[in-house]
Amino acid sequence: MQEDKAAMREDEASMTNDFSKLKVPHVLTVAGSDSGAGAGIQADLKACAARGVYCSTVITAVTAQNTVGVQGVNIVPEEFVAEQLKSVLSDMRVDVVKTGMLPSIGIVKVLLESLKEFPVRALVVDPVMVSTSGDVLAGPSILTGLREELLPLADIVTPNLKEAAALLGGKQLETVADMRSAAKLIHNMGPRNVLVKGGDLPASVDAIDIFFDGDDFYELRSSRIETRNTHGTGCTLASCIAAELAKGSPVLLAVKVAKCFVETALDYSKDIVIGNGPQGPFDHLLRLKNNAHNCYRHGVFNPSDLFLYAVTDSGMNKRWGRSIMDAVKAAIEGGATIVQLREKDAETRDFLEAAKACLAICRSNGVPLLINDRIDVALACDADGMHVGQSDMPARVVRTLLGPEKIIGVSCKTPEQAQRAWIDGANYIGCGGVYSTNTKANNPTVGLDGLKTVCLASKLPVVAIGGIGVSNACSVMEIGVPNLKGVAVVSALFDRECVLTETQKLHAVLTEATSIVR
Ligand SMILES: Cc1ncc(COP(=O)(O)OP(=O)(O)O)c(N)n1
Ligand SMILES: Cc1nc(C(=O)O)sc1CCOP(=O)(O)O
Ligand SMILES: [Mg+2]
Repeated sequence: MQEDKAAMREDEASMTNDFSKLKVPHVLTVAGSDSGAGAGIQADLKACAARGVYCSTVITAVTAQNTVGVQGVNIVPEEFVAEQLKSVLSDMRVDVVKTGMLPSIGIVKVLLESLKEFPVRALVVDPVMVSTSGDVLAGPSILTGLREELLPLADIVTPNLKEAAALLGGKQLETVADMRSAAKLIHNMGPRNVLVKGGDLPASVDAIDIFFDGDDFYELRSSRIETRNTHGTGCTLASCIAAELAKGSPVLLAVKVAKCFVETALDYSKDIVIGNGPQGPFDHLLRLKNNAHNCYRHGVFNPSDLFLYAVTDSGMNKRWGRSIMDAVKAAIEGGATIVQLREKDAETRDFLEAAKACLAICRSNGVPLLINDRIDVALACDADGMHVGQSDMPARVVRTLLGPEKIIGVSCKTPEQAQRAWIDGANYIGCGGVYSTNTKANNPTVGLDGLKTVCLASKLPVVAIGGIGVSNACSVMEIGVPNLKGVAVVSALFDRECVLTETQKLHAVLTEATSIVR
């Protein structure tokens, strides 16, 4: 035991003294600034942040740019590029340098000098020449410097079709076979690996890139995402590759991870609208989409949403031959004011797909959607919140993971549990079983008295649950405690032939009951 403690102390001591153990992977991007923040330095910063890597920046040019095109370029004097390089490289232990827009041969030279003075573990060269809008960002004058001096130092170079053609003297690339030959010819210029990006290849269903390591060719495919929001994909891909290399990944794996990241981000943000031009930016942090389409306002939980709380059950919907989406649509049309997906038997992937589809339905109707039990699904689809019970993940942990704006509900049968839910940062509690139910096995009932006791002790709004339907909802609401805001029901809506009719009936009963109570 004593020996164990000594070993632990020794470990702790060495951890505090050995700074390499605390080192953060670090990419330095040497590129141009894009005022629209879709590409360039701004894309690089976001990509590295998304991949969990520190990113420092040396700015080679400031561009006035938006989703329409490039309105102006102001090249940073090469002496000042040199000064930025020295500031970062002399101090900050950079792992990987990634280059983007290098607008003059002078700047290429300055970079070469700096890399000689401060060698780094890897160099990723994105040979940016023309923007997605077709504007020239680096003219032919830098081609010789790139070809003869920078590429031989590169661990990987990532030209698109036009850039590969420019590097090779202008020969157009039109087929995958052309891409392979181009990769080989560019490899002859000295970089250790070449990735020719075929995003612009005509008549191809997938986005095909060719990776060549000097020995083998790899055809890397990802789905082509139909979206206008592709501005900055090249910068992002190169930065992600740099980020993965900085973490210690082998080159081919880094490329695969980066491609997958870009594909996911494009898919995630395919419908967002930023700017009026033909080429929009995308969302590196995968957070904008749902907010952009969100009729339900984040961060404003309204207790009256608990009025008619529809809780789904995959078994019941299956039995009645309907999808979860159809069930949710009908419940909302009938007057449900909040929806919880409680899919105990669903496969994770099916659950996530259904959750995304239901979220779109709920969002377009301004109805919050919560997920029962599964924080992974709630996070992955960016649901409006979660409902957890006493044996699920504690509400305080859920709060930490979901953040301050999401809705969290906790099942409580006692005043102590209600008090705890409040301390843990929940927004509401579900109290039950008020009556016995076939939906949840071995569920002790609390009755109307138990419900009233919990409501009186709770600082949070309450929704009653368990065996509630059209015949007894009125009695539940009639207990007359102001923080009892509604009823949560499963079988009364979903173990019935017509969800729409049953929801309408329950809505009418609740409206009647609450008008009497008021
Ligand atoms: C609104 C509402 N109240 C209570 C529950 C029950 O949650 P829990 O106790 O975690 O049991 P399961 O639903 O997970 O079986 C609920 N789902 N919703
Ligand atoms: C999911 C659930 N939780 C309960 C609790 O007491 O916390 S009772 C219950 C089942 C509710 O289904 P039905 O409306 O079909 O009775
Ligand atoms: Mg649960």
